[in-house]
Amino acid sequence: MSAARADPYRSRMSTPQPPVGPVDNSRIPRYAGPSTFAQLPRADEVPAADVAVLGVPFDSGVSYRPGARFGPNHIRTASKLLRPYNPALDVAPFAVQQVVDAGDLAVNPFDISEAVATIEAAARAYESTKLLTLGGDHTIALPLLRAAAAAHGPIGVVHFDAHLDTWDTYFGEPTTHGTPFRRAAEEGLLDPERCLHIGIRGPLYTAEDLTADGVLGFQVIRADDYETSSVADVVARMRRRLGSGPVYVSVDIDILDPAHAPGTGTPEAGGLTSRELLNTLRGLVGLNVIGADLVEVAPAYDHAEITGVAAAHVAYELLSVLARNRLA
Ligand SMILES: N=C(N)NCCCC(=O)O
Ligand SMILES: [Zn+2]
Ligand SMILES: [Zn+2]
Repeated sequence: MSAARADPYRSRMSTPQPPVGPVDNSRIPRYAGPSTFAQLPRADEVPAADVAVLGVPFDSGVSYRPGARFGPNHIRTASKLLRPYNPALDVAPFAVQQVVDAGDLAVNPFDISEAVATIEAAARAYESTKLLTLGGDHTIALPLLRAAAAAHGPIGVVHFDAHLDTWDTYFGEPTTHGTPFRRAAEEGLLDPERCLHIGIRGPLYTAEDLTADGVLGFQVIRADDYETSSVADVVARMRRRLGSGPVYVSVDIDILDPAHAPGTGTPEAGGLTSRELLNTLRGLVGLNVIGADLVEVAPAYDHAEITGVAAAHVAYELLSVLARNRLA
């Protein structure tokens, strides 16, 4: 358990108890269990949490297909087949830390500024509990980065995405799913020496999109770099860029090729396989990961839960990284 701190989710127990894990699927069918992420307990069912999985069903910041507001519950449903032990990282992510499903935030779909303020306030309330936030569109990264920087100072960020998301405005609107990392950089939330995009590909608006992005402090590992470099090389570069300071991880599911994640709002051909992404995420072990989000799952465009299953596994790897870091 984390050291007790003055937040509403901190431990009220004097004697640490073992974490409450997922439902035992050798006794209760997984399709009959609760619809929480990985069949974990709800936040109100345990006295304290080390990690909270929080849904943010907001998609009013999208530039193309809507529907990511239904992402959190789609990921929860697709997470029912996850099992307790992760052999790739040799860790049982729900046994070494208390993970809970904190439900969904109620955010205003008609007012982006109000929604963003609601998300930031909610995220700030989690002090010693780490957040894995399920979107929702990528707009939600901005308030989450604001809360993270308020707690840690300027943070490193590794941003897994087909898109830069450092564009300036859409229809004059500065807070959208294509702009969170520009706003975050402008506000000084990010350490410009420790920012990295992974998975970038596809058409841009102009060549200057990339130069402006570099000026903000981002380096780029392109999707095509997985063709010429091994995952191990990508991981080594990622670890060099992120160093030892606090790291926020933002995963847009459209980093995956549409074959691996059709259920998303702005799909781009030529993306990563889910295996490449999961193996890259495992390379975060040992970095000072302070929080993460997983965004842009839009179930209306999904088929056979392909995107939902990929997203559930991404979330599982992120939780496994946090668990491994706790053991170190
Ligand atoms: N963050 C995501 N998924 N997409 C941003 C695309 C913005 C655009 O339409 O140019
Ligand atoms: Zn994207
Ligand atoms: Zn994005």
